[in-house]
Amino acid sequence: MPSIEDELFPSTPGKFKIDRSNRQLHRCFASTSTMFLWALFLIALTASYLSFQSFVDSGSRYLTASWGGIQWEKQVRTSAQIHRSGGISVLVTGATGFVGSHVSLALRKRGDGVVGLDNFNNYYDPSLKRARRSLLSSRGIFVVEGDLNDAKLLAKLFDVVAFTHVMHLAAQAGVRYALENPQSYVHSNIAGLVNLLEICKAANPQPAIVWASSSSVYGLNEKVPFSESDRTDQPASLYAATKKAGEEITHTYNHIYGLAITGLRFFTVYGPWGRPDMAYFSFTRNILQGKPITIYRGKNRVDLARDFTYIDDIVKGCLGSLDSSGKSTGSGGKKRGAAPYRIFNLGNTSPVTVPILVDILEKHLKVKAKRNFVEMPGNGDVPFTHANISSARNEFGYKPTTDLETGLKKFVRWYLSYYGYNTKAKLVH
Ligand SMILES: O=C(O)[C@H]1O[C@H](OP(=O)(O)OP(=O)(O)OC[C@H]2O[C@@H](n3ccc(=O)[nH]c3=O)[C@H](O)[C@@H]2O)[C@H](O)[C@@H](O)[C@@H]1O
Repeated sequence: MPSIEDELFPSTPGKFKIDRSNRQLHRCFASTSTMFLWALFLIALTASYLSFQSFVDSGSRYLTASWGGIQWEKQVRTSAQIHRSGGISVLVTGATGFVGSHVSLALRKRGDGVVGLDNFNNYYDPSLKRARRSLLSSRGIFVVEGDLNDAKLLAKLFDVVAFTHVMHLAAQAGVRYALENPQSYVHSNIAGLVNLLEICKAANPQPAIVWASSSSVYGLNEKVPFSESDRTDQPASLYAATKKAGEEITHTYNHIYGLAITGLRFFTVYGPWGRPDMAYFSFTRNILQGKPITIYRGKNRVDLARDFTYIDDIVKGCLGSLDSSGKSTGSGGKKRGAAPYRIFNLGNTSPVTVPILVDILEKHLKVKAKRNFVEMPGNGDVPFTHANISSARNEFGYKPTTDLETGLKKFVRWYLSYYGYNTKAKLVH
């Protein structure tokens, strides 16, 4: 029976047929090897590109990063040194922020080890953060410049120091700014938090973590005063939603990895070295500059009220939380037993309306405010906040002692000494 080849090439002699099939085999082999060589070439090209990229990345990190090196490690170690028996060594994130700087100073004052971390972002005037850093530095506290999302940096810090505690205060703060820049809340309050927890869970020993949640998690809750057991599933702003998410996220790390976690719901904290984006601060600046201030009002002209809490009371609450935090049980990413998971309100228990806050500022500044009342826009604000603090009182003796009148007097004294009467304090946004 003729082969297919015979049929296609009926006059072809047998030897020639063999040569043809050899040649075809050869051609086929040659084209396979060429493809193989091409593939090899492409793999080599990709690999060298990737290693070049990582070389560029690490090179640029060493050229631009403000951390790393023997001298840097020495500064971190020295700052983390404990100077009292039974003391703790704390990594304070957001250390040049308002609450972070106060807590860092208080820890250092009583002889604990403190290392700060801050990204010095420009949400508000970074020169204020630099001034706070100078203050910390004058007390021997070293602040590392870096972002929470930098896993290599966080891992390095835990390589250098076996922190017993993390006081996590770095966050994208502010209720209304979430309308302008929602992604920054996800970046810091969600992604940054998870990154930090990943490093803490893997650390050996694991630190205990105390972190800043917010009174805003109560959202549209109307039951007063707000207790930790009240519902927190009706956030009014993206900021509140990210803080609430933080409470859930920390719970899972406690449950899976045995991290000891304490979340603190701060109620509108104010005081010297405060945040320029907050009402009491921006009102002060505008009143002194003769500019009008906008006062939001609720429906039917109802005044908004806040449980304004003085910074020194908050600092006491933070230190009490650290001291009573309990220990994480896991190590190297493995849980070895149940660890504490706690949430506390840190408020003042006596709400004051915004117009009364302005009255007090006028009195201390000796300048009349130009008040411009507007109906509360749908910007994430809630009408009032009011803390029940009995849990924190029972657990670690939390007891706020500064009323708004006294606290604002101290704030105004600081403000005038820092900016002077002809204030040029800037808000970045
Ligand atoms: O307690 C909290 O958890 C929150 O407290 C503050 O948020 P907020 O209470 O809104 O503080 P301010 O921005 O200082 O506002 C205080 C009051 O003044 C009002 N306000 C603010 C700004 C303004 O121009 N006019 C005005 O009437 C607000 O509506 C609010 O009722 C902080 O900004 C948040 O970061 C923090 O998490």
